[in-house]
Amino acid sequence: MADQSTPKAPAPGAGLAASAEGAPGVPSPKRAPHRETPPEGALSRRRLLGTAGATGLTLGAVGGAAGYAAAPSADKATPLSSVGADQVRFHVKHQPGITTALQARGHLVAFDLAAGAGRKEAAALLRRWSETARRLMAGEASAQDDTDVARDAGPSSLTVTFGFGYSFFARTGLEKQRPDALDPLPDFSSDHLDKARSDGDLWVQIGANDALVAFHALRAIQKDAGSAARVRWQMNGFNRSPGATAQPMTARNLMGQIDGTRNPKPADKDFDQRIFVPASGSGGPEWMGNGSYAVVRRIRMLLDDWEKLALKDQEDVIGRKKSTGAPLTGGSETTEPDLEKTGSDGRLVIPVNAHARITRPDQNGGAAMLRRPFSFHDGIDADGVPDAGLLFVCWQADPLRGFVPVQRKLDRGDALSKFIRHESSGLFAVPGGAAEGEYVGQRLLEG
Ligand SMILES: C=CC1=C(C)c2cc3[nH]c(cc4nc(cc5[nH]c(cc1n2)c(C)c5CCC(=O)O)C(CCC(=O)O)=C4C)c(C)c3C=C
Ligand SMILES: [Fe+2]
Repeated sequence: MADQSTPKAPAPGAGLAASAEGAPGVPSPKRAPHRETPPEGALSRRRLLGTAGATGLTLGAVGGAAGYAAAPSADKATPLSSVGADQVRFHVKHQPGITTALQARGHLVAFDLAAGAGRKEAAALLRRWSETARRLMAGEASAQDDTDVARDAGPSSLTVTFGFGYSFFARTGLEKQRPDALDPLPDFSSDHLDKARSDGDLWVQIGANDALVAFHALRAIQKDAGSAARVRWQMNGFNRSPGATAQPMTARNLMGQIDGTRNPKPADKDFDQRIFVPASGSGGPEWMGNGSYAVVRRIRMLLDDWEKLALKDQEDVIGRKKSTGAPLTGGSETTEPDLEKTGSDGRLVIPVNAHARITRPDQNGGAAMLRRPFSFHDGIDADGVPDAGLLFVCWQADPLRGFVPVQRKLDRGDALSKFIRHESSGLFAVPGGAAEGEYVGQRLLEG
């Protein structure tokens, strides 16, 4: 899974006891199953030190100084904490930012190609963007006109992930390469979608454990777009900072719930099949091999209403304890819920419309997705209501076998729906990771 926890940050120079465990998002021994598989592409602090030794770079130089003038000298360098030093690889089988542990900061940004820009300009843009992503994820400066915003910081688990929207293919004359899985999502009765903040030709997801590193990447990506594309919409999100809790935990959302417990995990035998398009033979276009589909929804939380609910009622809405995330039928966060259990009043302990009951794969023909959200807070409305909620991002091999059936079910009777509002929506085809020397989407744009 995209690990939903954030690791405790070791103090600078605190040794490498955390080592591999210190890789972003590898959680505590309490979550042993999550621990077995480090997030794809994560380079641990130990590996960074190994690399540093082999190349003569200091950890600081690996972390943040390459390309910058004021690199600390090798013997005087103060090691970065693991938060700054942690690096995610760009050239991996699946693009970074899918199974990467949740990061503390996120930016989602959609672009439309400019009038007159077509396939050639799009290819050049993806080449520029990939090079920028590679450099910044390695803690280097942008190739041109770096803004210095990330100076002093390490890569901070930066990831940059690129996707294509439905409209991209007609704009570039590539309709024949458009996957059926990108067909527009159906309307849902509870949707309140703002078209201006939905869809887009291109989509970029940026995540990092440092706000300046994330902003730096956002700005570089925007500047790279140049005259080829302009921003259609942009959203900012956050999660808990690494080290904020005594031990790594599954994230909480702005309703206060532990959210992410039942995500599929990479160790599950069907994980790849559920989340990623096979390398070949999927029946879809070959260029999507090793890719995935991202559904993005800005979901506002009606927090004033939610916070008026008694704790017991809040727990009935989800079907889990707010404090621990355990099912209402008992045990701990990871205990399997007893869906048949009734109380002394004869009623189901986990209500029939509880969110955690009706979203289960076994209630939805096996539909599963990897949820990897950011919270958002865009200020307080004129009427004093917080504009806050969840930038819901979920990943699947096929949205018609992931998001769609589950959202249909939620639309028909989810206890949570009274307290949320879907305000914008996007569906993006996210190709596999770029091999060394290649850029993301090259097989589509040059195939
Ligand atoms: C269509 C998909 C989903 C939307 C939209 C959605 C919104 C949403 N969810 C929460 C809070 C929780 N969700 C939880 C579980 C859960 N939710 C979905 C899908 C959607 N959620 C799934 C597939 C699951 C897991 C089901 C399973 O495999 O058993 C939980 C429980 C803890 C957990 O497993 O993560 C919470 C809490 C909010 C607040 C929200 C919109 C704002
Ligand atoms: Fe949910």
